[in-house]
Amino acid sequence: MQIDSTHPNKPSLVVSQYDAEGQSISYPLEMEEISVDPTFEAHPPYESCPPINQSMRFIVHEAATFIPYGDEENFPVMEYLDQFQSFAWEKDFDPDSEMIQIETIRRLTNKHKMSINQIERIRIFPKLLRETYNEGLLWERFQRDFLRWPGGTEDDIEEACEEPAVDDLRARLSSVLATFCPNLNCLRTLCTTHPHPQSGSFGGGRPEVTNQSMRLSEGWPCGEECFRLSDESFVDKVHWENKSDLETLKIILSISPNLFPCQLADLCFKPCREVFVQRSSIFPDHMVYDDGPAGDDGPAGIRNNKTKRKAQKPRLIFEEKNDHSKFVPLEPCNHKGPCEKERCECCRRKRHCQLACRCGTRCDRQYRGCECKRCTFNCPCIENRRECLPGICEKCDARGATDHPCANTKLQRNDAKAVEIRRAKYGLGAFAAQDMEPDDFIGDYVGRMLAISDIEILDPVIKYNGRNYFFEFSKENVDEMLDAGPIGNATRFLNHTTAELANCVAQILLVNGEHHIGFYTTKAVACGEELLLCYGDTYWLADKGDENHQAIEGAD
Ligand SMILES: C[S@@+](CC[C@H](N)C(=O)[O-])C[C@H]1O[C@@H](n2cnc3c(N)ncnc32)[C@H](O)[C@@H]1O
Repeated sequence: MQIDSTHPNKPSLVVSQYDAEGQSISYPLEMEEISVDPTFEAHPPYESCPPINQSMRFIVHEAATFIPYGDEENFPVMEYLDQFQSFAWEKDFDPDSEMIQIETIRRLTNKHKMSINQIERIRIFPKLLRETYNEGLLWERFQRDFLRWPGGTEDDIEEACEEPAVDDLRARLSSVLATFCPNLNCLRTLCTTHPHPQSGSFGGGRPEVTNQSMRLSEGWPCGEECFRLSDESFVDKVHWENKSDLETLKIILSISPNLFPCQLADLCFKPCREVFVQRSSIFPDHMVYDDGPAGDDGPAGIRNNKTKRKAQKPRLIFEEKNDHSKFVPLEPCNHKGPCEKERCECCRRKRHCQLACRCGTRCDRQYRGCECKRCTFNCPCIENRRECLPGICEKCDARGATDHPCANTKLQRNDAKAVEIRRAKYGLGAFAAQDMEPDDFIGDYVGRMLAISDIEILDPVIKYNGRNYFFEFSKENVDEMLDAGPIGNATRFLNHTTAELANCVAQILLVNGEHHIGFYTTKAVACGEELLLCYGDTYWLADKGDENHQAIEGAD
């Protein structure tokens, strides 16, 4: 672009073309002036926000990952950067050295046929190759695009990670467990949100259900060949010729030793009664009796356990008033046998065990779900602010097997109404894109989970742009907050109004062992109406000079 000295107010564009010798020819480009419609309004400002379907944990304070509003003069960039010790890109990471190490692994595996474990043992690298399922050189390499290495092909790197053979079920399952998060809500690879001690291992342990108690358990036969319909005389008639069938069953049992024969039959493609006989020889009943002290009630069964427990102490779990609105993340317990005070966080914090806890079916603290046919306000799950659990709350159809699944499972099924984001009175806003009934689900408020100390660091950013996406879980838990500023979904656009005018509310619910913030309508909302939430009394205090960190209040 050049300024034409004869018309200084009229910029003109001059194009220069160069030939191979560096000679150029320049010529002006005709420019047409387009006048902007004076009614045209600029788009409301907004933060770029990659969509996510699940909240993520973030640590902000260690190093500055980027400079916000770096090219805007009014942003107090030095005040912001002073709070960090370093820049993330200054950290001790040398891509060249990583590349050399990965290339070495590739050659050792491909040319010298060494396994990853053998390479690990010779300790030639500064870092372990597989420290845990989400740490180590190989894991780190997959976090970024790999620079091409002359003489090496990128595809070979995949081989260095030892893709298990197609028919090697055990190895394939191990590698899947090392890659996929075992959390029921999470389908992401190499998840860092739910680091889990059991990741990457089978760890099914010993069975806790005897074959006899399976036989005596409640339930309908799964078909004509169900184990429930066969007797002892059938035992001698079962011979599996193909050894790999038995191996498959053993592998499945090593992951999940308490699966019922009807479920195993589906997984093994074998008749249920044959699977039962094989299971009985792999796990004879004495294995269960020998495991831990023999109580009066003998070994527990998955289903008959429910009835026994009822007779002993009905609704034990619901008698304790657990307040799940206080967000305290609880690691799944990792011990054999029922939870006991001395050894278990579930007891110490008066929480139900999570699905991922390994205390087994005998544990009293395991949540047993509800037995309602239709979940209403006196449903124990709703009372305890939980969504019903597929596979546990079966009568209400939490599993969603019919056309009318339980209404208390909307969040986990993402049964959300359509929302449109557009210009509103205060920046952007969320509008109903279809008619809505009271108690319809709008979405799961997701973002990054921040420690409160990190939130202070973001003060200059929020003061500067005037948009605050913090959500507090409860008044009691002031250590953590959710921030939908840099990552989130459409729920971050719900604007504030008074409690009387609001047509939506936020509910904190426990879903498959995790706390979620669901947004629901409180009244009928017509298509095109703005969805509005009451952020709570404290949210706007900052405007009145209060320097505390304000956030949308978690509903009780
Ligand atoms: C969670 S965001 C809501 C979405 C936001 N309007 C946007 O454009 O991204 C909260 C921010 O929206 C604005 N806001 C929401 N409701 C408001 C209201 N009733 N009055 C003034 N500003 C409001 C404020 O800037 C507030 O920090």
